[in-house]
Amino acid sequence: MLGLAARLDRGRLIRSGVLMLLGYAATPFIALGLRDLTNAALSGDVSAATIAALVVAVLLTFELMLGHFAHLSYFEVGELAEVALNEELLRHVNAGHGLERVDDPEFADGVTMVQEELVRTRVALEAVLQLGGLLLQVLVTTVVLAMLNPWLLLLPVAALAPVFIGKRAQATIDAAKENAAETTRQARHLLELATTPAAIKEIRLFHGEQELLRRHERAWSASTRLLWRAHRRAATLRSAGQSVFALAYGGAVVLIISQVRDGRADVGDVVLVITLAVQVAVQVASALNLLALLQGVGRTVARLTRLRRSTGAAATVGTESSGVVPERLNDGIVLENVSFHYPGTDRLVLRDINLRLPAGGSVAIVGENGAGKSTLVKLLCGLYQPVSGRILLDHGDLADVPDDEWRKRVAPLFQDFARFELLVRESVGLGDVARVEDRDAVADAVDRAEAGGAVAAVPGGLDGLLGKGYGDGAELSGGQWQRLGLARTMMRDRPLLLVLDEPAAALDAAAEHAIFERYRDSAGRVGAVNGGVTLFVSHRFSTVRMADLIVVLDGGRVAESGSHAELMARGGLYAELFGMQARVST
Ligand SMILES: Nc1ncnc2c1ncn2[C@@H]1O[C@H](COP(=O)(O)OP(=O)(O)OP(=O)(O)O)[C@@H](O)[C@H]1O
Repeated sequence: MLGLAARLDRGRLIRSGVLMLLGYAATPFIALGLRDLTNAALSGDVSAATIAALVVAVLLTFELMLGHFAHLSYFEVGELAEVALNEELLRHVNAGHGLERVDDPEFADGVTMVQEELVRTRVALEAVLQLGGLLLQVLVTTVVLAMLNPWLLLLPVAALAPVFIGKRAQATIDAAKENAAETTRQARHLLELATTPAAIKEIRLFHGEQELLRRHERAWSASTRLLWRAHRRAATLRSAGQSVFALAYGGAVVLIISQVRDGRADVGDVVLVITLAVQVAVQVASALNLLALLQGVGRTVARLTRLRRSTGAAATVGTESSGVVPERLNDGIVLENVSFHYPGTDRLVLRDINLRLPAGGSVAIVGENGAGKSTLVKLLCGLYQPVSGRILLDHGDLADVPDDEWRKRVAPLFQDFARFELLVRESVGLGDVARVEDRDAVADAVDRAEAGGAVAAVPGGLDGLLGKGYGDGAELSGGQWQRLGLARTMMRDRPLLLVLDEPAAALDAAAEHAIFERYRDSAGRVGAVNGGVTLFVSHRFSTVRMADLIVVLDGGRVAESGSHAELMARGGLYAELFGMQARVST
């Protein structure tokens, strides 16, 4: 934490560290000041007593105020550190070849936990500085006590007892709460049942009130019995812990008074021990609490380190890519014996797929839920690598091509498209980040996606804000969001693969038909220029039949493929599904 803070803003870190240490160091010196004040007062030295009183006053002011000034600086550094760590997390999530890492449950858990815990970064930096201050306090206090009498060094040790025994007491209560959780929930449930209008009807009819009350009482007294016992035990433990320190405290005072009697110490030293002994108990307890907090942060840092390592490993994958994406497709995209399973499972979702998606053509993928359609699309987009087999662009292997180069040539609209709550023009323009500020390009994409209606629904049009996530933006319907997603896809002007994965899930049949036709026209134009393939997944056969090639997936395998006429003539799965839908819709 300190290293990160120093890299981000060394000046602020030093300032806050110095202020914090001065504030904390003041505390033991207050005790020394009080000793001098007492001695001066007893000897009747008014001027020495006045000076000592002034010093105590200044030190008290330091103790009270410097922490607040330190806060001004470390708060800002803490915020910078939080931003830096969040950015780092974003880099880890987006590093690597495809989506394999994001799908890895261990990686996903690590990211979620780090994300949740990073909000404590600010508190962690404060805790590190406070711990430094406390250690300084304990050090000064220990030295002063040792100079008075080495036996007094037992005081900080005795101060550990209330903390550890207090923790044991808290664990007793927590365990009891856990044991009583079921009966407590049961009692709450019965009470809720007895007061819910819907249930009261039946309870009255069955005369169940007395039985409910009896059960509630039984459950309630069972859990309170457990909790009371635990609280009593905890109170006894806590008092025992405090007694250990109280004994040590009493012993220290007796010791120092006996030294005064022997003339080896003065009355001021008694005041000093009384004050320091109380301080040391607070210091030890606070330091242990901070250590526990920092242990939690330590776990976050360990998780972040694991993410860093796996990012390092992921960054080396695919760096050897030497192929180039062809400017245009002449033959098409060919899948050779492609099989795939998701990371973390070994269930094959795609098996031995052999397909040729012809350059400039439109291809529809159909199949029942879970057949593997979206997975095939993700593989073609380069978001995952086949576990065996190859995907060829004309004759070059997709695996040899740098990820970014291929992704630039893919224009996708996924089933679970993103709802970017940004300005409308930004949400669309993200389809081609280089042209995100190009208003004409955005307007043109909106036009080609027929998303004018969705844009008009947003106050401010292209400059209007979408969503209520952080501002008072416009709420759009599912279909309108999808139109904007389609417009985003249209921002890509030279795609080699156009993908519409169930584009019409949120649209009606007529709208889907219109979208597909428009898409096919625009794809046809693109296809004629650079041989791009249009791929779409749909459950609506009225749209599917328009495609040049229809691929029917069944349980991760290609069951059949061909044109609508060919597949109908074959009388296989496609003809069966087509007939079924036709019957349902008539
Ligand atoms: N990220 C993932 N991790 C593990 N398994 C997954 C993942 N995504 C999908 N699957 C599994 O892969 C199989 C194929 O899913 P896919 O989404 O490709 O089917 P689909 O044909 O597109 O279905 P639908 O018509 O419902 O969209 C399913 O059994 C699904 O549970």
